[in-house]
Amino acid sequence: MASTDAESAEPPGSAAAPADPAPADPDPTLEEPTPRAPKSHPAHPPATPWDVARNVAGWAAAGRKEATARVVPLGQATGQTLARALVALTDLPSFDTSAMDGWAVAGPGPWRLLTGRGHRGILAGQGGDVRLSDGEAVRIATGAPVPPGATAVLRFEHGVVRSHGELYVDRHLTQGQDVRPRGQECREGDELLPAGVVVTPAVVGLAAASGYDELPVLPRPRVEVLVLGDELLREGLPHDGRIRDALGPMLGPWLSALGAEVVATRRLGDTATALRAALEASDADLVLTTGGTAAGPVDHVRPILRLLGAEPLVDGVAVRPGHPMLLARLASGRHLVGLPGNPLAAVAGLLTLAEPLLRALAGRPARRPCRAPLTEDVPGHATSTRLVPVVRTPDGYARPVRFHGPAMLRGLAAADALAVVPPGGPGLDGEAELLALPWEGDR
Ligand SMILES: Nc1nc2c(c(=O)[nH]1)N[C@H]1C(S)=C(S)[C@@H](COP(=O)(O)OP(=O)(O)OC[C@H]3O[C@@H](n4cnc5c(N)ncnc54)[C@H](O)[C@@H]3O)O[C@H]1N2
Ligand code: MOO
Repeated sequence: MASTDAESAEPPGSAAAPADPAPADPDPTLEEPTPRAPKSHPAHPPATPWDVARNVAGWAAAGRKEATARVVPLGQATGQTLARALVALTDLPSFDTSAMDGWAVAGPGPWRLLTGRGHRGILAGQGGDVRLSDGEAVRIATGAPVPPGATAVLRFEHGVVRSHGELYVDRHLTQGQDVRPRGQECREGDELLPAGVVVTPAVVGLAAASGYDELPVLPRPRVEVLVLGDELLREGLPHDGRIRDALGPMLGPWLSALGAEVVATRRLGDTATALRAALEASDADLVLTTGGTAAGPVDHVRPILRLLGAEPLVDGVAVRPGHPMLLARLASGRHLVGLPGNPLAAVAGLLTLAEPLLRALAGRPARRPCRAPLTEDVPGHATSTRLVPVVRTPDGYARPVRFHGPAMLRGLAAADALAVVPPGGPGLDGEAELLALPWEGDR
């Protein structure tokens, strides 16, 4: 059965739509490929189970020479991976700090307010030589160093200065109140974050606060994207059977969000020679091809990989959409992920094979599994895992979206995650693992 876009416009579990738009068994990839294929062409191997394929991709880079860390200024570190643990270079706070605007006070009140020369108050950034004795107080600003001898900070709104500079409090003041003691957040030498953490804006802020000017990071894996297909247009409206290239523009930013550096996106014609030349010329850690993974007359990816002596690591995955996806180790030791041309199938390949491989190459830990109950029954495929675009609901459910056919991006563009529906369907608890999309939570 061929999949049609009309069938897949409905939510995956809807009565109006068949459970799965993917072809029924027998798997067409098990059939003889095309009349053009040589007669001796070996039978296609059985598809790898989805979870096994992800594991293989995660381990594919093991044994490669560790990337050498480099030190970059804080401003350039965002999005890269910490090569070493972030260790505090100082206590935080580095001095006893006033948490409020008010008075630093010593002992129980009332207090005698120091107002003379040198006692006009302590501002943030000022050290000073003020020292308080029992019964004395001095004005202090939020963030200023609490002077020696002070036992608490009294907020302005809780105190009143009477005649003769006597300061009274209208409530009980505890020892140490509104003082952030030195080392409250960390001590010099404490591990703030382990190696392998992605440098987010918050990490940059923490690193700056704890004394760093630069950070050691692992280089981003270099990725080259090869978009295959004579029918693809770079601009304007589709015409005369030709369509817009949806994957070239989409994969660059997506790969950046996965921690990669996209060194080039090349559009190649559907010729074996062009593909071979591009593969031979590339020095990227990962080459990502789109299209040409099936068994059509111009689907050159597998034949060229064989010709170049590449080692197939994953050759077809039991997943819908996306089952023709592949992962190979090139003779140079670098890797190639072949994404199917149908756009949602390509995304399935990106998250199944490219994402775990890129994490490993970037030195990032594996994604933390996350599960959610589905709002409706999503029938499983008999033998394949299904990846279904879903929206997260405010009450913690995952709702499958419409327009999830392999050639469609409309559902994905509205989705927060892909739900992983194992062969046979979700378990009795109706929950599914979710693969978060990079923009999850942004709408
Ligand atoms: N005999 C069989 N035919 C097909 C099978 C099969 O098992 N046996 N599998 C189908 C499935 S599933 C998929 S997915 C596709 C995979 O095909 P390819 O990877 O070879 O990709 P193409 O044939 O080049 O393209 C498929 C489809 O996607 C469109 N496309 C390609 N690139 C882009 C792009 N950059 N932007 C937008 N759309 C793109 C292309 O025009 C085709 O419509 O094979 C099935 N066939
Ligand atoms: O239907 Mo295909 O599964 O688009 O990869």
